[in-house]
This record gives sequence, C-alpha cells and structure tokens, in this order.
Amino acid sequence: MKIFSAPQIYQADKSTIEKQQISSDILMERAATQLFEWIHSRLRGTQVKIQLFCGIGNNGGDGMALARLLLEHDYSIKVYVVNYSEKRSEDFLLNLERLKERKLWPDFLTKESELPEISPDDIVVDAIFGIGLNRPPDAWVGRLIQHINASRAFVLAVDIPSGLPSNGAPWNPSHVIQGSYVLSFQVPKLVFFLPGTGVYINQWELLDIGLDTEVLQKTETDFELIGRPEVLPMYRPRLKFSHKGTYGHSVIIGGSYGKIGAVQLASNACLTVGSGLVTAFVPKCGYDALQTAVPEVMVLTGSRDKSISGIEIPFEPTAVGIGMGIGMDDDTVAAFSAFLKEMKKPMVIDADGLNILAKYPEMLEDVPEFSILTPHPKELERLVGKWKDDFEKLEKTKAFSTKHNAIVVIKGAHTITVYKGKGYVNTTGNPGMATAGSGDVLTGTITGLMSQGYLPLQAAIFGVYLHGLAGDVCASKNGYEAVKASGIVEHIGSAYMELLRQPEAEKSDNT
Ligand SMILES: NC(=O)C1=CN([C@@H]2O[C@H](COP(=O)(O)OP(=O)(O)OC[C@H]3O[C@@H](n4cnc5c(N)ncnc54)[C@H](OP(=O)(O)O)[C@@H]3O)[C@@H](O)[C@H]2O)[C@H](O)CC1
Ligand SMILES: [K+]
Repeated sequence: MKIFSAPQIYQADKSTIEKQQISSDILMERAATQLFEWIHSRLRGTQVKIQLFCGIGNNGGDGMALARLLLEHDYSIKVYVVNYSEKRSEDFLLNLERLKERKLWPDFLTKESELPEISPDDIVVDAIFGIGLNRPPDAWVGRLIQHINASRAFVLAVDIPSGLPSNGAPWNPSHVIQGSYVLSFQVPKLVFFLPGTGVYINQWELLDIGLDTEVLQKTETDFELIGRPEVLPMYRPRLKFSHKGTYGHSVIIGGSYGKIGAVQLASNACLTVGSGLVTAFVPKCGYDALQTAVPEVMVLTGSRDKSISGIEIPFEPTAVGIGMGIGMDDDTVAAFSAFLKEMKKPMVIDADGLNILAKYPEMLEDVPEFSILTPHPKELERLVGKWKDDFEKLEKTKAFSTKHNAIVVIKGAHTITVYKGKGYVNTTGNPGMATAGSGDVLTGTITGLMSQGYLPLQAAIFGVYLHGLAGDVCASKNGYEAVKASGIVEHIGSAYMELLRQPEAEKSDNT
C-alpha cells in the first residue's frame, strides 16, 4: 500500500473532486460518516460523554460534521472550537453552520479560556490539527493538548494526532496528542511507522473516503507499506521436478571465538528458508559446535583457531551472507577486504561487516552492486553519519543507497528497506524480536532467499516480512519475552504457511 505525503493527499483530493464532480464538503461528509460509523458500530448508542475538540481547518470541519451525526443519533456530546486562527476553512464554516442550525452552539476556546473538565470515562475526539499542521501549535493549544493527554480519557484522533506534523518530528514532544487510536483517511502516513514519531500512536486504522482509485494507483510515492498483498506475489513456489541444486548453495561467513552462535543462527535460518545447500565458513574453533548444532550445514574453516584471517571458498556460492560475529581484527579486516574484491555477486553484509565498512569507507567501492546491508540504527549511523530526526535519516540512507547502488535494510520496529529513492516499510514483527541473534537470523533468511533466485530487492523485502512473521508466530505461542532468535528460525516454516494460507472467504468462494 502506498504511503502518500501531505501534498500528494491534497492533490488526490483535488483530482477526486474534479473527476467525481463533487464539492469538497462531500469528501468531508464521507470522512465524517466513516468516523461516525466506526464509533456507532462500537458504542451502539451507549450514553458515554463524547467531547469533540475541533480546530478551524478541515480537520476541525471533520470533527464538526461528526458532531452533527452524533447529535442526530442522540449521543451525549460537547463540542469545542479550538480557535487558534481567524483563517477558518470554508468547509469548517459550512459544518459549523449546519451544527448551529440543529441548535448546537460549540464553546470557543481561546488563550484566555479555562481548560475544560475531561473525565477518564469520557471519549475525546481530537480534530484540532490534521495534515495541515505546518508550525508549532501556540503555547495555549499545547497546554490544551497536554490537558487532554493527562485526562486518561480514550482519545480518538482524526486523521493524525494533533501536534504531530506529517513530515517531521514534533517541535515540542509534550504538545502532541499521545497514545490515541488514530482513524486516518484513505492512506497511511509515514510518521506512524518511524521510531521517533510512531511512539505517539497507540493503534491506527484506515477509513476509505472514496478518493479516486486511478489517481491513487497512478501516484508514485517515496514509501510503500509492505503487507501480505505486497509480499505474496513475490513468493517463488518450489517446483515438483527440482533438486537441492535448484535452490542454490549459500555461504555464511562469520564468527570468532565466543561468537560462533551467530553463524549457527544465520546458517540455520538460511537452510530453513529454503536454500538447497548451506556452507558455513568459520574459524577452526567453530567446527565441532556447528557440525553438532546443525548437521545439515557443511562447514569450512580458516587456518586460525579464533578468528578469520583468510576466506577461501572452493566453489562459486550462489549467495553469500557475511559479517555476523566476525570481529574486527586486522587480519579479519584484510580477509574481508580481499573477499569483497573477489566477489562479483551481490551479497548480504551484516554486523561487524558493516562496522568494517564504516571504519574503512574506501572498501565500499568494492561492495558488489545490489548488495544488501542490514544495519541497526547504530551501525547505520556509523555508515551515513548522525541525523537530526528520522526524516533526515531516511534522506541520508537514500543518498547512500544511490551512491553505492546498494539496498539498505534499516532494522527497527518497522524495518525499512531502502533502495535508491524508495523505502519499503515492513508491517510484521514485534518487540519480542529485540533479542540477541535476531539480526543474524535475518541475514541468513535474506541470503537463503537470494540463493533460491529471489532478486536482491525482493529477497530483502520478502525476507524482512517473513522474518517478522516468524517472530509474530513465535510470540503468539511463547509471549514476547520468551522469543529467542532460535525460536524465530523454528517458526519460519509456520510463517510461510501463514503467508500462503488461503483466507476463509476466498476458500468458500472457490468451493
Ligand atoms: N483526503 C483527505 O484525506 C481529506 C482530509 N480531510 C481533512 O482535512 C485535513 C487537512 O485539513 P487542512 O485544512 O488542510 O489542515 P488542518 O485542519 O490540519 O489545519 C488547518 C490550518 O491551520 C493552519 N495551521 C497550521 N499549523 C498551525 C499552527 N501551529 N497554528 C495555527 N494554525 C496552523 C494552516 O493554515 P495556514 O494557512 O495558516 O498555514 C492549516 O491549513 C486532514 O487532516 C483531514 O482531517 C478532509 O476533510 C477530507 C479529505
Ligand atoms: K487530529
């Protein structure tokens, strides 16, 4: 699903109004009707007090129109206009009039007003600012937002939590509606998924307001949300008349004394995701452990006991994953550098492999095109430099990806795969996966997909999704705290089955 920027949403609005030959208040009415249906289907007339805080733009207009629908259905409502500007939008004014015609006069809040009483049992509708917020809210509006947050009432945010800009970090973190349930129109907003701004959102849902489908389809966006519908077409089914050679020979290179487990996890994931053959290349100390832990994996060792000082693979690997637990000894760095010069195929580079590249950036020249780099935020910072907020981080990563023609997987709650100017935001995974070795499993997963013929970008997007899904299945059985990296590997099979499961509705349609 495409993630639109605010200017793209305004453009889609405009085109929809032209193509459907409607007036703009019809779109607002659709938005309000959807909001109303959402609330009404849950409350079914329950007499809970609903307090609506409406700004003076179209977000406020949505709130006003919603208030009218709630009133018509006898809900107990209180409506405030947060009067932060004299520049009221036409559709806001129209809906204010419609409300007044029904004998409801909202209270106008200004700098001088006392903060209204809000009980924890109330429902608050936050329609103060929408995607039009373009500067810090005035201090008194900020205080009102803090007051709403402190009330512990259930807050339903219209389109986007007020105080949160759609294209950057908030100016004042306490002047943002927090922990709300967000009902957002038509398309998801990027801020919902970034670590610095996603924290303001408890849950979100999309409401369809009938924006023109052709316009939505044709618009090219910088970001895409990756869910089952996006991933399923990438799946490459296994063929009946195939053999292990069909699915490639992966090589996982890494490990040092005390860190052989990283290679074990990656190799096991690589095999479990479907690589035909897997060979691990480790220092001598890893031989027995690996052969015992994963008998299906073949093991090659270097000449040293505790670290890698030279990498020799006596065959041409289909795909390579390198870096987990490898360390940064001078000899290891030299071996890594020589291997980069030798390899012409894209490979997956993780952990110390990335730290070596950050320390010796000249080596980036030798990284094969379309290689996949899988940094966590600290490793990314070493590669691209510091950033002031998530948006700058993404810009820097796009520039890095373009410069080196590499795919960068920024690991996090919503892992984002960046290739050149575009980012793919993952939707699977859970906090239980913030655990040792989880990244090694991801490297093995992506390597194993490449060895089966997935193109690098697809391997990254599909691998990140599958890895997250395996973590989700694992967490559903064990709880978040008990998710271990080995548990993620164990659930890769269930993740495939979950991905390929035919939804009940489709099943009955076919019978
Ligand atoms: N397609 C859709 O998704 C639809 C969405 N709708 C709703 O419309 C809003 C966006 O409405 P808009 O009127 O553009 O913007 P806001 O309501 O968010 O803000 C109103 C104006 O306030 C000004 N502004 C911005 N920041 C501040 C500030 N800190 N203090 C004071 N004033 C501020 C700004 O105007 P300026 O000219 O003064 O810059 C804003 O324009 C969207 O979120 C949805 O809720 C439609 O109802 C249906 C289609
Ligand atoms: K809002």
